Amino acid sequence: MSAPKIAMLGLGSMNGAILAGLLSGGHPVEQVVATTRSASSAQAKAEQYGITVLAEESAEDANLQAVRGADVVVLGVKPHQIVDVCAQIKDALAPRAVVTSVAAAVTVKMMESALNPDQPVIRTMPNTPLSVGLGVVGLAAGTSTTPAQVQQVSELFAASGSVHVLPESQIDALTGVAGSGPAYAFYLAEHMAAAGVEMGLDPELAADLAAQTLYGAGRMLVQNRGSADAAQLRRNVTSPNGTTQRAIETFDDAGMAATIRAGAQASARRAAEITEQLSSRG
Ligand SMILES: NC(=O)C1=CN([C@@H]2O[C@H](COP(=O)(O)OP(=O)(O)OC[C@H]3O[C@@H](n4cnc5c(N)ncnc54)[C@H](O)[C@@H]3O)[C@@H](O)[C@H]2O)C=CC1
Ligand SMILES: O=C(O)[C@@H]1CCC=N1
Repeated sequence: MSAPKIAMLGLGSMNGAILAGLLSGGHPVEQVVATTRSASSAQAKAEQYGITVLAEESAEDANLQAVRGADVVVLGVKPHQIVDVCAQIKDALAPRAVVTSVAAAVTVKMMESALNPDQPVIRTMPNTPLSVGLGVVGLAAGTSTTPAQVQQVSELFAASGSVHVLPESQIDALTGVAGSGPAYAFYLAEHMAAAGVEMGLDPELAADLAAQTLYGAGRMLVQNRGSADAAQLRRNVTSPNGTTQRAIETFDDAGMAATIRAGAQASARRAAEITEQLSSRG
């Protein structure tokens, strides 16, 4: 069977990461068309990815042109724009086209209400490590979406990460852990490197040490799933009364464990808050 035709509306951080993963997984460039707001960005992205990119700035109907004949439409614009884009494209969509949103907080119901009846919809929450084949995607199906369509979209993502089909009620929690999660790891890297610089290391070296340490630790976490969990791997590094114990005690004394949980939960709560705000906008 030939690769599905994909239209990516909005090609910023998230859809760019998804596209990089798709193309590395062998999706043919002729089977992808994308849109951006500005003409300069469309040109830069077309050169970067080798796909057709249309700009709204150059052609008002760029999104309509992109979705005509598409099997899967991936909406990668900001949450407050999703419903307007759905309303804009609804009559240009093939009835089979699966409208897949990557936006935080925008519900299946909001999208279905803005599209024609029975248009298949999927709400996802991906993360940017999809760009390097190590992403996570949570996926919740709409009311008219068939299992075959869920499978089709899952397969597109599966080439670049792990896919989890979930009830929509769990998507915000997945956002708090995995959608926003790469930023927590990058934050840790920033401050590990800064500590190294404060202790006299060259900034480039400190950044390399932090990056490679997190990369190695991440691979260990994944490769040891089923035999050793994160807590066990941490204990394996922590010699009694040694250096790591002193660091972990410092984190514990500062309430870092509770702070990390509170941060992830705040991300999920913010998603619910944006849903409320978008709903009251009507
Ligand atoms: N950045 C991330 O790590 C994640 C982002 N998301 C979701 O992805 C969505 C996009 O976020 P980012 O990629 O971070 O934003 P971004 O600002 O990097 O990208 C947005 C893109 O949309 C384009 N755009 C704006 N209006 C448009 C229109 N009317 N038609 C076509 N293109 C248009 C812009 O030119 C830009 O390419 C958001 O809804 C966000 O919730 C979800 C998970 C993770
Ligand atoms: O910060 C945000 O709202 C988006 C959704 C998850 C990651 N980035």
